[in-house]
Amino acid sequence: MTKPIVAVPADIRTFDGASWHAVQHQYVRAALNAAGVMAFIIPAFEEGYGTDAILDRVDGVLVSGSASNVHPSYYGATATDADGPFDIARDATSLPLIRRAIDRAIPLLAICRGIQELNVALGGTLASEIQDQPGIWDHRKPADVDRDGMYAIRQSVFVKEGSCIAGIVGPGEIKVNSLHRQAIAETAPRLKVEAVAEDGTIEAVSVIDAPAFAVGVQWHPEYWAETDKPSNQIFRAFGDAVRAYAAGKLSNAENEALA
Ligand SMILES: N[C@@H](CCC(=O)NCCCC(=O)O)C(=O)O
Repeated sequence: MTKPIVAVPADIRTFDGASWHAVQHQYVRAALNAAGVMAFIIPAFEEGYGTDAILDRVDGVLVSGSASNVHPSYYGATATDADGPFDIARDATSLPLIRRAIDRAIPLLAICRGIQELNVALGGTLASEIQDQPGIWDHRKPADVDRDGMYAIRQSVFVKEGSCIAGIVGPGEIKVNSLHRQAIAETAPRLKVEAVAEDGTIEAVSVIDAPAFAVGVQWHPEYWAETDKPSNQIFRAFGDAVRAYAAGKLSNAENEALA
């Protein structure tokens, strides 16, 4: 059976002096091996482009993490050095894609930078260098370790009873990884907080009254999606939602053909 396709907005990165449209392999691998869907990497353009043209051709949207941050102008703030580095091409492509996917009931999973984009796309704000705030832990990736060490499962988050995430991984405490300097400050009106860290940092949200799967997590379920149970459950749930959307699209097309 042809695997459904999910759009993954790219970063603009520089390697060997050239600009690349890039997504880390861990997201593509998790999409295929845990969600059972095929990732299509979406190039990033500063002027944005073709949001509906992209969404007409996919069955889901997976918004990845990145070392870059959403530009503060998107949430009414003035950029400072603490808010960078930026990737305005990614912002311009990803933010409208998130909004339209929700409007069109296309399943959406937003990870790390992705949950921050989801919050900003729906009208929320972000805080930078959260570890400098009183009582907030250091959520940044561990230094001087290999990538498995950077993405090590090391932090408790508490999933709220009755939440969308609780329906996937169960309510209560789960262990996750943590690699971020920013976090949700003001939660967007359409978002429900679904999980928090012990220091109160928002770790998961869902879109209130979303017509389809629309979840954001601050941690990185993609990295251990094949071996860590909560990570795998999140990607399998996303994959199931994408398959349901694809099946519905096919059924509608068949009905239209018979009409
Ligand atoms: N830049 C934001 C989002 C953090 C994020 O997506 N981290 C992924 C780590 C990617 C890497 O460094 O390899 C923030 O810092 O909050």
